[in-house]
Amino acid sequence: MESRGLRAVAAPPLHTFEPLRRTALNRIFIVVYTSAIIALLYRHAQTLLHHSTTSLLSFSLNLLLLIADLFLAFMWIGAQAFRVRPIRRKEFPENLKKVINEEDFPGLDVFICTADPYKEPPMNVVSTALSLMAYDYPPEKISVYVSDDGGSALTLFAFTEAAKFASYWLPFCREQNIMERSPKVYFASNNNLSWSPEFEKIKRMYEDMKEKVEHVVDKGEISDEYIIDNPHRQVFKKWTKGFTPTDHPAVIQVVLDRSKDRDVSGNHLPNLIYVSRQKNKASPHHFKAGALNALLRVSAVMTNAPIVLTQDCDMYSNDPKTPLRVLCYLSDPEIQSNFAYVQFPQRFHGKNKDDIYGGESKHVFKINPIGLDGLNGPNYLGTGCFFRRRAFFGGPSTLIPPEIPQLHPNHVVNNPIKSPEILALAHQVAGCNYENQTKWGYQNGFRYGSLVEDYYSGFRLHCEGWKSIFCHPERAAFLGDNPIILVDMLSQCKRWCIGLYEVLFSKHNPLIFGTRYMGFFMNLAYVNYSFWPTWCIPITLYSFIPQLALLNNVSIFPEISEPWFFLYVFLVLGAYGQDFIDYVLDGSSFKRWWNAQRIWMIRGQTCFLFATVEYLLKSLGISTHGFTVTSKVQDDEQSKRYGQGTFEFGVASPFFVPLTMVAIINLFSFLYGLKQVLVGGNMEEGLFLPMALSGFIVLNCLPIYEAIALRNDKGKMPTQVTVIATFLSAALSTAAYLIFNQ
Ligand SMILES: O=c1ccn([C@@H]2O[C@H](COP(=O)(O)OP(=O)(O)O[C@H]3O[C@H](CO)[C@@H](O)[C@H](O)[C@H]3O)[C@@H](O)[C@H]2O)c(=O)[nH]1
Ligand SMILES: [Mn+2]
Repeated sequence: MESRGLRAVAAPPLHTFEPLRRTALNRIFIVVYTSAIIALLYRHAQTLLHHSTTSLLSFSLNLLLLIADLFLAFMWIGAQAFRVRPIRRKEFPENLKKVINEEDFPGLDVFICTADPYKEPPMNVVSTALSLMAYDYPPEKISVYVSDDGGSALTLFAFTEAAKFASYWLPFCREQNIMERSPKVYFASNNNLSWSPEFEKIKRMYEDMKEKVEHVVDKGEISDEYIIDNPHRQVFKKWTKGFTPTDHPAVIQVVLDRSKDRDVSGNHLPNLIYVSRQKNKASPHHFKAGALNALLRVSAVMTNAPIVLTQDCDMYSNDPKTPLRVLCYLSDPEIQSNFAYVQFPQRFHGKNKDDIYGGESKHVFKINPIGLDGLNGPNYLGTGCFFRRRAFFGGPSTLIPPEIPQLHPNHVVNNPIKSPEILALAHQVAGCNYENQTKWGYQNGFRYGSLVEDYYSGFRLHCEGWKSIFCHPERAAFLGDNPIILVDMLSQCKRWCIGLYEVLFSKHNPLIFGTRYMGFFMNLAYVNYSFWPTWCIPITLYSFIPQLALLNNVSIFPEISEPWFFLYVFLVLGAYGQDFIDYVLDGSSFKRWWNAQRIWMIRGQTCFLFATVEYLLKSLGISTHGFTVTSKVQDDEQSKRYGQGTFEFGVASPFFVPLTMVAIINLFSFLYGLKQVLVGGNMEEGLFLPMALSGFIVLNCLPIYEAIALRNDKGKMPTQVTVIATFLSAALSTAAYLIFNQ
């Protein structure tokens, strides 16, 4: 027993869980609200039957509303999967040492992905890597692998510098017991007021490294003055003339070797390995999933640690004890047999006070995973996730072995990582034809076929019978960037939507394939996500149809005096109220909730809609999709406006056209309704609901009116967009007028 690191005597608990108290209320509400949905559908059926005999126009209008409501109902029901069994877990890392000896801690291979030195500045990637190398975990058990899909010598240069800095930084962090072990964050924060000569010295070293690396990145090449000696020069010899980001041989460089390299206080340094897999234009590289699979193989050949952490290059460690929390789960024998991963939430730094773009995405990153934790576990979120390597090779009871024994999860590496055999094999498995005729991406490793490789891979693992765990300590384990420019946020969201459609319309879709392998609610959650972009259907219909009807004095909602009126009120307040309570219970302010619901509406009118159209075009063979990396660089003026909570438009993006049209049409319909109320027309009773709707949308659109009419900075709405949107709104209203008055 001792030799396996576990002691037989009654061990103290490492983790527990309890159901959330609100579960019973959630379930009751599900029943009540579902009854209300059924009542609504009954009303729709009644109206449709009635109008089918009167006029084609009102029949079509009611049909459109029925379609919108069917989608709303479907999405609402799907979201209940997250509410039936939410649980809260707790782990006790302080008990760990009583259960397992430090020398028996498993090895940890950390994967960091980067793809573009200009959108993801190497200094930031380096800071992330340093924060992870400095984990409070035996350094001789850590290997950090950096995947560079940008194939950039600049990034490798930054890492050769970081390796030198690491031998000072790691002991400094441990001695001073620093929590923020990303040097970028540590030196930028105001917490390090405790001045000392040591602090000054290390800060200067950091500044020097930063200046050097940034200078090299600005120049775009590594000039001779920065090359210290011949071995250093050798490192960059692979960057020959024909070397481009999309066409180059594999580059694998062991920057730090834990068996030899020591820090200034004499401790081991972790392994640090730079990997840029081979690329050529003829072989598909499957974006991030492809990069992660290359890392899975290269790391198997070199270290083959049983635990693998996947990390985006902007997500630095904010808590050095995170791996100990993970061990609380992964050293539990019961969990070892059927759990694939421990997922941490994605959390972000640098959000403005009210989070105007709803970047914290509370549902996706926190509330929903807590809900799934009581079922089979959270979906994989792409970063901040500790996997058991075994999970990439078939289900818990059916191992699908890799094509060569050196990649087997149980294989023991005996040779040093710099030995020629190891390096040769590592280069071979990072080759772009290596995966041909193998199961990589289809049965082994991260799965191909979707731009949301995280959602899709997690889904397939759950289908194979794996379970997962959500771990969300109070102090964020990781913090990262997310877009502070509206158009970047919308493009990122569009990419996710296309990825989700790729899954929805694939052979392995949750709707049909998933139901065979998972419990009803677990699968329902995956179904709900895959339909995420279809929110654009009800949102767009509700943004235009009732408003155009109002402008033409046509009543499509129940009047205040009808009992059905209350059904509408209940359905709206129920859904919004539930969402609001979720936010408040999680400690958010009203404004943050308001902004989150606004972004949901904006997404429905922009990226969800464009993704749907683009996906259709692709299905017809008219366009193709790529993974556009989100930029993590910010311009000062834009950052300033973001800090003030001002919306950033600025560029004439097609996204802004429907958005501006919604703003215009809702404003006009609201004003028209107001006039009717004042004049006292004949449809006053029926005015309440459509006016409440357009009034609500107008409130949501306030930043848009401001950007059109009141602002003069570079982030205002481009005139071109306003002109096009005005023209299209006029055209739409005229068309509606002709249809309503034929
Ligand atoms: O061809 C590629 C493209 C991207 N990346 C890396 O993938 C990560 C995520 O890319 P980013 O542009 O930051 O995308 P986001 O939309 O912000 O990422 C979210 O969505 C992705 C797709 O669902 C997930 O993989 C991420 O973990 C999740 O944070 C970054 O580290 C990139 O360097 C690659 O390695 N190769
Ligand atoms: Mn990102």
